[in-house]
Amino acid sequence: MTLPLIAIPADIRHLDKADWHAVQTQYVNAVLKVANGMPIIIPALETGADLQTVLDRVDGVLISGSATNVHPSLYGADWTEADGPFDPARDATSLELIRQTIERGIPLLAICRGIQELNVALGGTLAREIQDQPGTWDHRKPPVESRDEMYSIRQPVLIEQGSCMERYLGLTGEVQVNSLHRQAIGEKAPRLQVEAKAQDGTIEAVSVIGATGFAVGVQWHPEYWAEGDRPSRALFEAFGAAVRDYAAHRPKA
Ligand SMILES: N[C@@H](CCC(=O)NCCCC(=O)O)C(=O)O
Repeated sequence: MTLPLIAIPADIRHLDKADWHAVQTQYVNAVLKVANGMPIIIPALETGADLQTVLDRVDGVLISGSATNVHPSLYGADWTEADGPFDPARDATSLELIRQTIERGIPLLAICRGIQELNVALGGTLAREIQDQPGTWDHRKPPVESRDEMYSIRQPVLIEQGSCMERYLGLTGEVQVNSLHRQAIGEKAPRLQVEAKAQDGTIEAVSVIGATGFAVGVQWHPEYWAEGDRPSRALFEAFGAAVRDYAAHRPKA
């Protein structure tokens, strides 16, 4: 039995004096071990990406989190270097990939930077340095060395009643999640439906209105504990089920 293919666009990372197209291991493992798909890393290209070629072949798309921020010019905002770090190659690849993935009805799961890209790709804006806004919690990653502590599950999020997230997570009401972000959805894109919020009003999960398949974004990081934490696992399992369904019924190329 062959595994369905799940595309993950890369970040550009500078390591050992060279630029690398990189994806964190947790995303690869969550796709492979919980969604039961074969991850395919898509290079981050500022120009020349043939996304049709990719989307003709894959059965799902996962947009990962990243320490970099979507460039504010992409949502019409003024900016300074303090709004960075930026990754223009990742922006160019994933924003267009998101639009084409939704258009084709290919299952899409967008995580952290991913939900922010999903909002911008569909015409929304981002709020920056949200911890400085009165009444907003500090959602940033804790200043600790250990990755497990950084990604610890420590913040409540309220799932909207009757939302598809309720179905995917298999629970109602409150879910505890991790949190590692300075930005969040500002003006919501008209095509996005709020699926979950934090008590400070931060949008924590969305779905795409009118999408023909699974198309959701979450501001937290289900990939990190996908094998052990029940709601994290449930979300990746629901994504995997949607991917297998797409693979079984995919339009002939
Ligand atoms: N940069 C954006 C998106 C946040 C995000 O995706 N965080 C992942 C953190 C990865 C890491 O640093 O290990 C924001 O800050 O809102």
